[in-house]
Amino acid sequence: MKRQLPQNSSAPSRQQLRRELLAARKALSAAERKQAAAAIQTQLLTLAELQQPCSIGSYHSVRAELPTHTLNQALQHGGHSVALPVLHPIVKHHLLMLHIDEHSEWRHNEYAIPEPVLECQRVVPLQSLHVLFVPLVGFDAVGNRLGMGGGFYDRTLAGWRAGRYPNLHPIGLAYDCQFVESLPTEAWDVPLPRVITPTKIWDFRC
Ligand SMILES: Nc1nc2c(c(=O)[nH]1)N(C=O)[C@@H](CNc1ccc(C(=O)N[C@@H](CCC(=O)O)C(=O)O)cc1)CN2
Ligand SMILES: Nc1ncnc2c1ncn2[C@@H]1O[C@H](COP(=O)(O)OP(=O)(O)OP(=O)(O)O)[C@@H](O)[C@H]1O
Repeated sequence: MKRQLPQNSSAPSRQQLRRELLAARKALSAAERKQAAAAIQTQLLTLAELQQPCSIGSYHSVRAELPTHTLNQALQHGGHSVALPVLHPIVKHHLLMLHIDEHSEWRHNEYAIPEPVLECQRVVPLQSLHVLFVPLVGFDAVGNRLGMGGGFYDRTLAGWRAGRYPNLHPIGLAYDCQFVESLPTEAWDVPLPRVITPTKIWDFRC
């Protein structure tokens, strides 16, 4: 039987890239992470979409991810409504976005990520969100994204790509060291329209 070789067998696999990029972000010091988060927050607050109170889907950063705690608090204090992802209890590998405030109760999900306890009345449909901050492990020169490998955000962004959430603006948040020139892609990958790093707003729409 004829064996199918990958098209470019010398190119690193997604798994290999994921490992390298996770190691790169893990190598950053606590001070560098804090500085990166502050620089991103400054850039975010200049975006046209955030000049009036809106509904923002963020994430609760863990481990070496770009920290979002200060950002999420600043957004809430600035009058924005913030929602965070909760793993869907029935539809595997899907996310629900839950509105959070000072009354929110918390639990750890199966990946040890704190998430608000699921209360149906706090679910924010993606149709009602204006901005979605997307965590990522890597991104490339045309906006392709590499995540943690669960396909959670790919599934979330599939509806956006299909035009079901016309008011939603996805924005990847990343350290500069998460950029690679080109990522191998799969059919389900949805390129991001924008990625913000400490030094640059990458706009892939034009
Ligand atoms: N902060 C945050 N929340 C998020 C995500 C994320 O990337 N970051 N997700 C984005 O999809 C969803 C959770 N998805 C995840 C998918 C896989 C793993 C995972 O495989 N973790 C490995 C450890 C990987 C490592 O750090 O080396 C594990 O549990 O063994 C974690 C989260 C929803 N919430
Ligand atoms: N829209 C989709 N519908 C069905 N399956 C999907 C979809 N998107 C991704 N998947 C599945 O999810 C799995 C993980 O995908 P991938 O490795 O691209 O995740 P990722 O982008 O790194 O993770 P995440 O989106 O959670 O950040 C793949 O095996 C793929 O089959």
